[in-house]
Amino acid sequence: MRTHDRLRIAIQKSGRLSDPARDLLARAGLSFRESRDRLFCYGESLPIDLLLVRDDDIPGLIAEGVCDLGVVGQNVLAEQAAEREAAGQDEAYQIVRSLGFGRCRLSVAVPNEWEWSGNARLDGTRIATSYPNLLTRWLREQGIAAEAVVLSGSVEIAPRLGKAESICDLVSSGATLQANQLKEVAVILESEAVLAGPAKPFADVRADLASMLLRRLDGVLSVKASKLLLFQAKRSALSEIMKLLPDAEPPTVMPIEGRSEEVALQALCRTAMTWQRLEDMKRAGASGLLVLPVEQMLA
Ligand SMILES: Nc1ncnc2c1ncn2[C@@H]1O[C@H](COP(=O)(O)OP(=O)(O)OP(=O)(O)O)[C@@H](O)[C@H]1O
Ligand SMILES: O=P(O)(O)OC[C@H]1O[C@H](OP(=O)(O)OP(=O)(O)O)[C@H](O)[C@@H]1O
Ligand SMILES: [Mg+2]
Repeated sequence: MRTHDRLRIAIQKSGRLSDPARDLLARAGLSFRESRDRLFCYGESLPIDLLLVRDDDIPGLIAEGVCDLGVVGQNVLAEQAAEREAAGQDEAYQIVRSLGFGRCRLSVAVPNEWEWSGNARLDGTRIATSYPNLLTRWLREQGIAAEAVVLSGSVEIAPRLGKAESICDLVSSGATLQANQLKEVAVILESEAVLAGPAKPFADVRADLASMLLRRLDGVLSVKASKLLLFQAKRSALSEIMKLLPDAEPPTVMPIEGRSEEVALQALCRTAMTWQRLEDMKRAGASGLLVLPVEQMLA
């Protein structure tokens, strides 16, 4: 029986979400000692341990209380939530934070040669998918009488094998659909990796550990796109320049020795700095523009 004086986070052992999940936790200051079987990693810097598992197992491990938090795709979490709902079970987990990586969508795709007149075209057909609960719910909401054929992988090949007429699977760039002569006709779910936790809050020391982790994660997530902008400008040009920085915190303005008309500025910008924006700023009178990455932030 595990004690509840340490927090346990499940992440994918190997796959698309493994490296970004590990990277995120490392940036939040967590370090681990790997066990020999590489399935459990003991937290060294904080009492927070890692469990390395298949992504499909993460929602169930949270529901059973085997782990406290997990990094998993919304697609997997929503599918298993829909399965619980269909079985009349109560909600077991919730999304604690969206993490901004593993972005994809769950979509219905049909053979390129189909003329697409709308969802009614799917009536009476078979749709291959690894997401039968999300698909069935969507079909019901849309009033479509189609059958979900469950395949655990290589779903895109099902129409060519004659197992189904169309598919419902994850799409990102669309390259896999294109390679299989399929076209996307409906998006069922937009997905990204999330930190998931139990529906009920922790009632022991794990509550404090979880809120500390979340504070750090918020810091890491908010600095990801943030940049520190340094530049100089004439005082008279400042209002025009600041119009180009609607996402910036109010800037720090500093005098420049021997140049009373000009000031040096420092501004924290929350979104990406593009060349276009820098060129617009230069035209508006900014000079000596420097864009610096932000490592850490504690509000
Ligand atoms: N093409 C994609 N682009 C971006 N994210 C994706 C893409 N395909 C899947 N994902 C996201 O990454 C998650 C993990 O994908 P992966 O292919 O590694 O899973 P898996 O094969 O089910 O792995 P496991 O062995 O852990 O069961 C998916 O559940 C989804 O949230
Ligand atoms: O739109 P795309 O950019 O082509 O991405 C979509 C593909 O990515 C995922 O598979 P993955 O490559 O992870 O292989 P898998 O099916 O073995 O998990 C998903 O199942 C799709 O097949
Ligand atoms: Mg999986």
